[in-house]
Formats: sequence, C-alpha cells, structure tokens
Amino acid sequence: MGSSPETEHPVKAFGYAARDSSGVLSPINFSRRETGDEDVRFKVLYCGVCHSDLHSIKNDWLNAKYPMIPGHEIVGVVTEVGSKVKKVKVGDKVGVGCLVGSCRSCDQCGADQEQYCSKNVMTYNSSIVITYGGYSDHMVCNEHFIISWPKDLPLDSGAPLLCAGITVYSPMRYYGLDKPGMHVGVVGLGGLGHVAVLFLKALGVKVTVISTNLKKKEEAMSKLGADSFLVSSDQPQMQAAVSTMDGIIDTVSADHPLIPLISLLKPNGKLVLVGAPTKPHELPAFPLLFGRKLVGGSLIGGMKETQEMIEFAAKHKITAAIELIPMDYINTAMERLQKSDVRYRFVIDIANSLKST
Ligand SMILES: NC(=O)c1ccc[n+]([C@@H]2O[C@H](COP(=O)([O-])OP(=O)(O)OC[C@H]3O[C@@H](n4cnc5c(N)ncnc54)[C@H](O)[C@@H]3O)[C@@H](O)[C@H]2O)c1
Ligand SMILES: [Zn+2]
Repeated sequence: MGSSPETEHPVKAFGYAARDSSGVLSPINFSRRETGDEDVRFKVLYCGVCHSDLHSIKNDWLNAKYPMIPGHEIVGVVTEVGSKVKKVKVGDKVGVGCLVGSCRSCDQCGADQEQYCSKNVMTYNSSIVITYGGYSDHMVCNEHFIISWPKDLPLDSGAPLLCAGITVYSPMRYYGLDKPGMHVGVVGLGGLGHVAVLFLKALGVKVTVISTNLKKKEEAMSKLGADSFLVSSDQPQMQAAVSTMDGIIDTVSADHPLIPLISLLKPNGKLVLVGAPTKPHELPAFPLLFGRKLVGGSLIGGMKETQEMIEFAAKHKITAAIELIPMDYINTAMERLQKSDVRYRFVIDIANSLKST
C-alpha cells in the first residue's frame, strides 16, 4: 500500500507559518500524524518566542524550509496517549522543547545527550523529516521527548525554560560554573540571559551582567538579583573587572567582539558561547594562551537534563519574566524582538487566541 502525506499525517492541525525569508507569519492549515503506540498528543496552551525562531523564519542560518511553523518552548495538556506510553496520562501538563527525535542508539543518545545525536530531529525545520513547531493548536511527539510538568510551576512563564532555561543551565553544569561563591558573567540580557542570572543566583554564584544598555542595570540588580552590572562600552569599568570571572555565558544574538570578554576571565576561566550570531567570531590565540583560557559552546540539553532543570526551576521558583501575547500579535512581537524591545520573553497564549479559520 503506497503512503501519501494524507495517510501518514491524517490529523488536521492549524497554526501560524512563515512562507519565505520575509519571516512574516500567517495562518496555515496543515496535518499531523496519528498517535502512535509511544506517542503523546497534546493541546498547546502556551509557546515561548525564542530568538532562534526569529533567526529561523528569516533564514539567518541558511537552512530554512518553508512553510515553517516555529515554536520550541511548548507547554500543553495531554489529550491522547499511545498504548505503550508510561510517562504521562490524559489531562497531564507537559512540555516539549527543541527536540522531538533522535536515533536512541548512538553514544550521544546513550549518554543522555540527544542534542548531540547526528540524527536528532528538531521540533521544527528539521533537516531529517518534516516537523512543525508549537505556534499551532496541538502537537504529537514520542514520549521520550516529553517533559513532565512540575505541579507548582506556572505554565506560561515556565514555558521559556524549555529552550532558554536548558540552554543556559546545561553549560553551567557541564563547564562547572555552578559552584557557590564562583563569579560568572552573563552577556546579553535577553530571554536566555535573564534566566541565566536566575539559575546562577539559585546556585549561589555571584553574577555580573555585561550589557550594552545601561538602562537594564536597575532591573538586572533589583528584579533579577544580579550582583553587579558592566556596560561593555565603558572602558574604565571593563578595565576594573579584568581577570575577575571564573566563567562567562555569552547569549548575544548578533556580531560582537570576544576579546574584551576573554580579558574579564581569571586564569583557567571559561567563555561559553550559546548565542548563535551568523558572522564568525574573531578569536586570537594570545589572550587564550596567557591564562589557559577556554572558549566553548553548548546546545540546549538532553531530555534527562531538561527534566532535571525544570524540577530545579520549580524547586527554586525560577520562571521567565514574560509578556503574554495573542497569536495575531506575533509579527509585531518579532519586530520588537529584533530591536531587543521585550522584558524578557514573549509567550503566546495559544489556547486562548489561536482560532482556526
Ligand atoms: N545554544 C543554544 O542551544 C541556543 C538556544 C536558544 C537560543 N540560542 C541563541 O541565543 C541567542 C539569544 O537568544 P535569546 O532568545 O535570548 O535572544 P534575545 O533577543 O532575547 O536576547 C539577545 C540579547 O543580546 C543582546 N544583543 C543583541 N545584539 C547585541 C550586540 N551586538 N552586542 C551586545 N548585545 C547584543 C540583546 O540586547 C539581547 O539582550 C540567539 O542567537 C539564539 O538563536 C541558542
Ligand atoms: Zn530557542
């Protein structure tokens, strides 16, 4: 029996898609697969708006497939489970982040690092199969990639943790920047950056925000609890902070110089890049040699660590600072995100505002 997109994906769905690199999002009817034995089907309640969604719809990374339905900070309520599903039941609250599949048999998958599996399937714009993300009415996904939502964690302001949260939490753990009393810098106070401050503070780490924008100082210190604030263009301030940091988490989404950041590190300090600008960084050897410094990267986190992160967040009452928006505000939200005009994450109120046409 031949298969067609209709037989493989017979369940009608509705969402918002970008059709080309203008990135403009508009309503779309599409379809999803039936609930398989190991699948969890859920109604989407909330979906965060990550800067990666913006990079993707605009084809900044030159890998866009259209129509593209973005969204990988997805929280919902389970409506159907396959016969073999053990993790959740109908009515449970669940989350899905950036991953919906991986080979499940390679070394990386065996080490709970599905994010580094060469055959992993991203939640949308996957290069392996067609996937559509959370700017949509419902999702279906293998239970391995489902996060069980902690009872006391808010659904709307918790949603951004599924990408922004795990993306900063994982490198803190892996690079050992999680020890009480350490001093860690956070560059770029946006969606990722502001939750980085919250996680580091919960771990007992001293945090300095490094930003281009002095206007964010008051909020960074009083609302997010940062210990100090450096304006990256202020030379005397930057000079006074040279060799003071054990690590830096760099969340900046656009081109920026790394050398001033490397100079802020103590010997053996680590600069971790999580932001994904398109232009290559300039990275001279000398500032690394003198001080045995390290520049590394990190991509989201595996499923086990994402579950651990979300439980850590619930325990420490960590949520994102959000602006809740209706679906039809998304194009304005994307324009504002491009201008860094959001404190600090847009979250779409999908269930109350996405109406099928
Ligand atoms: N590594 C990963 O797994 C991963 C996961 C999610 C997002 N990302 C990437 O991280 C980056 C940040 O994502 P976000 O959602 O936090 O974005 P955001 O827009 O909310 O925050 C980015 C911050 O960078 C600042 N910034 C922008 N241009 C700057 C410049 N030239 N110099 C200094 N600061 C500048 C902005 O003011 C803003 O505070 C994006 O590139 C995104 O694609 C990576
Ligand atoms: Zn993201």
